[in-house]
Order: sequence, then C-alpha cells, then structure tokens
Amino acid sequence: MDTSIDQAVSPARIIDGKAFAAGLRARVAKHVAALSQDHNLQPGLAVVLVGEDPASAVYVRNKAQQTVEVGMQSFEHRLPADTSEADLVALIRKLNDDPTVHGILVQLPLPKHLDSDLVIRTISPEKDVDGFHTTNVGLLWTGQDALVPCTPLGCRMLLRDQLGSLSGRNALVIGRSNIVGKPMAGLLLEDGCTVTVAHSRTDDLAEKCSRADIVVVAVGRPEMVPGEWIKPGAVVIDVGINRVEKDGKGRLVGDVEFAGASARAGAITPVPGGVGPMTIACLLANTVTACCRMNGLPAPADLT
Ligand SMILES: Nc1nc(=O)c2c([nH]1)NC[C@@H]1CN(c3ccc(C(=O)N[C@@H](CCC(=O)O)C(=O)O)cc3)C=[N+]21
Repeated sequence: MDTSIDQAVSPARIIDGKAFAAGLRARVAKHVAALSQDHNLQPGLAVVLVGEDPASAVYVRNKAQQTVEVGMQSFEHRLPADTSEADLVALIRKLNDDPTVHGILVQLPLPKHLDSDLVIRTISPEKDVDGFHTTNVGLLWTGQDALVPCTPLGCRMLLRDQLGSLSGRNALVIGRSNIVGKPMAGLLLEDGCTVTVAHSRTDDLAEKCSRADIVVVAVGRPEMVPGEWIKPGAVVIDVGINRVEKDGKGRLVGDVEFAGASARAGAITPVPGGVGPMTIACLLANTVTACCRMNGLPAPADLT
C-alpha cells in the first residue's frame, strides 16, 4: 500500500481580513467616541510622505480617509522628493511637540538621500505608531507595553481569531525584516509559540514548512511558497502583495501559491483582502493606544 500520498483534506477557510478590519475600525470608532465624551480628547494621526511615488500617495490617501471615518484627526504632510534631512527632522520634532498629534507615521521607503534609521529615531517613541523606534522594539522583546508594528499586530489578531490560544504551536515565519518578520517572531513567542525564523539562506525550507502549524510569509517574492509545502490543516498568513503580469493583465498575488495552499491549509489569508486591510486598521488602533497612554489612561484591550 502506498502511504506516501497526500491525505485528502477539505479546502481551507478563507480568512476575511477586510471584514475583520472593518470590525476593528468599528471598535476604534467606539473608543474614539468614548475618549471625546469622557475626556474631551480626540486622537490625531500625522502621516508624512516624502516624494511623489503614486502607489504611496494612494496608500496615504486611504489612511487619511479611514482616520477621519473613525472620528480621529488626520494631518497629512507631503514634502518634495528633494527635502533635506534637516527639514524632515525639524518637521518630526514639531509633530513630537504638538499635543494634538498622538501618532506619527513617516511613509517608507524614503528617498535614498535620507537616512531612515535616523528619521525613525527622531520620532518620539510614545507617538511611534509604526512601532519601528528601537525603544518600542526593545519593549516588545522584553514583554513590556510597546507600540507594535501594524502588519504583525494584524497578523496576530487573525491568528488568535482562527486558533484561540497560540500556546505550544509550531510557528514558521519566513522573512526577517524589521517591519514584519522580526516583530512577528517576537509576538508569536510572546503568545507561547515555538518560533522558527527562516529567510533566503535557510536550508530545507520545505521540510521546515511541513512541520509548521502556523506559517507567516513576508518575503516579497510572488508565490515563493508552493502549496505542497503546507502541513494539512495549518493556518497560513500571506503578507506579500506582489504586482505581476498574467495573461497580459496586471494582478496581485501573495508570497504563497494560493490555489495549492488553500487545498491543504485549515485557513489562509487571500491577497488582496487579507493582511493588507488589517495593517491600516491596526495603525488606527495604535493611534488610540498611544493617545490613551499619553494621557495616563489604560489602553483598550480589544485593540491588540
Ligand atoms: N511607515 C510605513 N508604515 C507602513 O505600514 C507602510 C509603509 N510605511 N509603506 C508602505 C507599506 C505598504 N502598506 C500597506 C498597507 C495596506 C495595504 C492594503 O490595504 N492592501 C489591500 C489592497 C491592495 C491593493 O489593491 O493594492 C489588500 O491587500 O487587500 C497595502 C500595503 C503599509 N506600509
């Protein structure tokens, strides 16, 4: 008898990140209303965009629109591509000192002549709603109250929603960026997972993937994880958003081969409509969290 063939599995649940994000925004709106009622506070988010990259401009406009929709104040700062480091740093210092601003996000990547590490270091850690400042990185990795990067925060919400407790699960994170892979690993470790962090130099990725109950892929390479690597029943979170040409048409694909993976996984995020919408909703959630902490109020538990 051939026992090597794949066991038959039912197709995966498709995780509706768009719907989950809408629910999160509704919770944010409720907390914003309560802050206004009870404390006469209105959370404010400042977004800084340097240069005119059209994709970034669309993305910044979406953020500003959703910020206003949940009742917060939105401040948009568009600077020319040739802005000097001194001018950008001066703007950030002004936002740090502005009591109506509770969150500051500098859209990345910055033009090459600007040092993004230095720019991020200039942001006041308590207003760093991206969670990129080394103070927040250190707080996250020591189990203290940090502002947590939006994309991994959203991924963890989806995982908790699918699995309940994450404790004891084998989690594989593919990708080691400061923006997604590393903070994702920290959050999963905090939740009790046994975490493996893989990347372009990792040996025998297929074997590691086949043992994982949770797979988070954030590499930025279209369909780099084939469906047959996925352990039957695993939860797959696809962070990749890659624009590719197919049959003469441009379309979006993730870092996971969706058709194959969704035949094996227990649950999987689609692209688009999975992790992407969660990222913006978490940015709004982090702005409420920052506003509460800055004013000596407890951060709402249902925003993390
Ligand atoms: N400081 C900083 N913080 C960021 O969080 C940040 C950044 N810079 N630079 C750019 C990237 C990109 N990013 C996305 C967020 C949401 C979607 C999103 O909502 N995507 C939708 C639509 C996709 C589409 O149609 O293009 C989806 O996946 O369904 C995409 C991309 C945040 N970023």
